[in-house]
Amino acid sequence: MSVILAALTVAPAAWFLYSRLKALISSPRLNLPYVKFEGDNSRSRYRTQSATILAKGYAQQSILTQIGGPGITDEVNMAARQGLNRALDWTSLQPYPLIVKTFASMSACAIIGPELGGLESEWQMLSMRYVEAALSAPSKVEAKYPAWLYWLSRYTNDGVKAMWKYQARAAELLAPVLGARVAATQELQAGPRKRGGKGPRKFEDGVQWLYGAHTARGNQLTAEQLPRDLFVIMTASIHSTSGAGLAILIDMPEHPRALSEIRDEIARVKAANPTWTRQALGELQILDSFMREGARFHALTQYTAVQRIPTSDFTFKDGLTIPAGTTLAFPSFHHNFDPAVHPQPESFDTMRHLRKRQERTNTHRYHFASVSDDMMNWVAGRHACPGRFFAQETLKLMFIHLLTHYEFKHAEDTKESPRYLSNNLFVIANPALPVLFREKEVVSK
Ligand code: HEM
Repeated sequence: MSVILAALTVAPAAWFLYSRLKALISSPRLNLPYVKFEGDNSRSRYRTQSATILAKGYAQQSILTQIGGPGITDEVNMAARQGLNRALDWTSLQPYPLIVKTFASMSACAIIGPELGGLESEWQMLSMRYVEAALSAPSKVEAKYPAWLYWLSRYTNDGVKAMWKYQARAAELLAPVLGARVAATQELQAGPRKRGGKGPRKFEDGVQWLYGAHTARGNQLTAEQLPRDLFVIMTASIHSTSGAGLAILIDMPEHPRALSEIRDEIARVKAANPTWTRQALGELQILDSFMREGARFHALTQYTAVQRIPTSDFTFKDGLTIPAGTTLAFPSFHHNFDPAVHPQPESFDTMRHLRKRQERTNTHRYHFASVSDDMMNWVAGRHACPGRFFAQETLKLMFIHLLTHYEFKHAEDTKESPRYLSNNLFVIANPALPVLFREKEVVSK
C-alpha cells in the first residue's frame, strides 16, 4: 500500500520535473553573447557601472550598430553623398523625395550590404514600391472586404497583389545574398575556433543578423522569408526616419546660431577622426541635442507615442477597468510640453538636451535616440523602437554631408507656409514646403 502511495506521490512530481526539463532543453533559446566588464568583473561593478556594460552589450548585439563597423561606413557614407549630391545655386527643392531615396539607399547598404544597394538599384525600387503598397493597401482591403474574406485580396486587390509580386522578385534577388551568408557561417564554424568558439564574421549586416536570429530559434531562414522580414523593417523605417530628416532640415534655417555651432562641431570632430565611425558620430553632441529638441517639439509620434489594445479586460490597482478591445493612445505632446519635465517648454532650446547630459552626468541618456523618462517618442520597454540608433546615425551622416557641402534657407515667400502638419495620428514635416539650396563650392567660385 505504502509503495502505491509513494508511487502516486512521486510519479506526478517526476512527470512535472521531466516536462519542465524537456521544455527547458527543447525550447529555442536566443544565442546572445555574454557581455562582461574588461578586467575586474566583480559584483560591485555591476551595482554602479551597469550603464556602460549595457551600452557595450548593445554595440555587440544589434544589427543597427553596423554603421561604423568595418567596411560599412564608407558605403553608407557614400550612399548619403550620392543621394544628396546636386550642383545647385540657390535652387528651390522639395527635399522629401531626395531624403527618402537617400535613406533607403543607406539602409540597403547597412542591412543587406553593398551588393544590392545603389540609388537606382532594383532592390531600391522594389523596397520603396513595397512600402508604398503596404501603407495604402490595408485601408482599401478593410473598406472593401469583411474580415473573413481578407484572404481573397491577395488575388483581387491590386495593392496586395503588387506586394506579393515584389516579395517574390525580392526573394530571387536575395537568394544569392543569403547563400553567401550561409556559406560564410558554415566556413566559420568549420574553421579553427577562436574567442570561445567564435571567430570574426565575414558579413556584418542585417541579413547576417536575421540569419543568426532565425538559426538561434531553431528555424531555417529561407529566401522567401527574408524579404518579408526586410520589408517589415523598411516599412517601419523609411518614412519615419525620412520624416525626421525633413523636420531637422526645416528647423535648421530657423536657428542660424545653432547651425553655425553645428557646422563648427562637424569640422572639429572630422579633423580628429578620419572616418565617421559610430563613436565619432557620438561626438556630434550639439547636432544631437538639436535633433532631440526638434523631436520634443514636433515628433512624428507627438499625439500617439504608444497605441495599445488590451486583449482581455485590464483593471488597475485603483479599480479603473479598461475593457478588452479598447484602443488606447498615450500622447507625447503633454509630456513634451510639461514645464515640470522641460522648463520653459515653449522655447526651442537647441542646447537643452546637451545641458542635461552634462548636468546629470549620465551620458547615455538624453541622446536623440535615448529612451528616457523625459520623452516617450520611441516608446519604452520591450517594444521601444529598435531602429532608433540606426535612425540617429543615418540622419547624422546625411546632415554631415548637407552641412559640409550646402547652405540652405527658407524662401521669403514661404515664411507663412506651415512647417508642420497634423496628419491623422501623426505630426509630419510639410513635404510640400520648398527649401532653397546652394552648393558651397558655388559660393567660393
Ligand atoms: C525617426 C525615426 C523613427 C521613429 C520616430 C520611430 C518610432 C517608433 C515607435 C514610436 C515605435 C513603437 C511603436 C509601439 O510600440 O507603439 C517603433 C517601433 C518599431 N520601429 Fe521605429 N522609428 C523610427 C525609425 C526606425 C528604423 C530606422 C527602424 C529599422 C531600421 C525601425 C524599426 C522599428 C520596428 C521593427 C518597430 C517595432 C518594434 C516592436 O514592436 O517590438 N524604426 N518605432
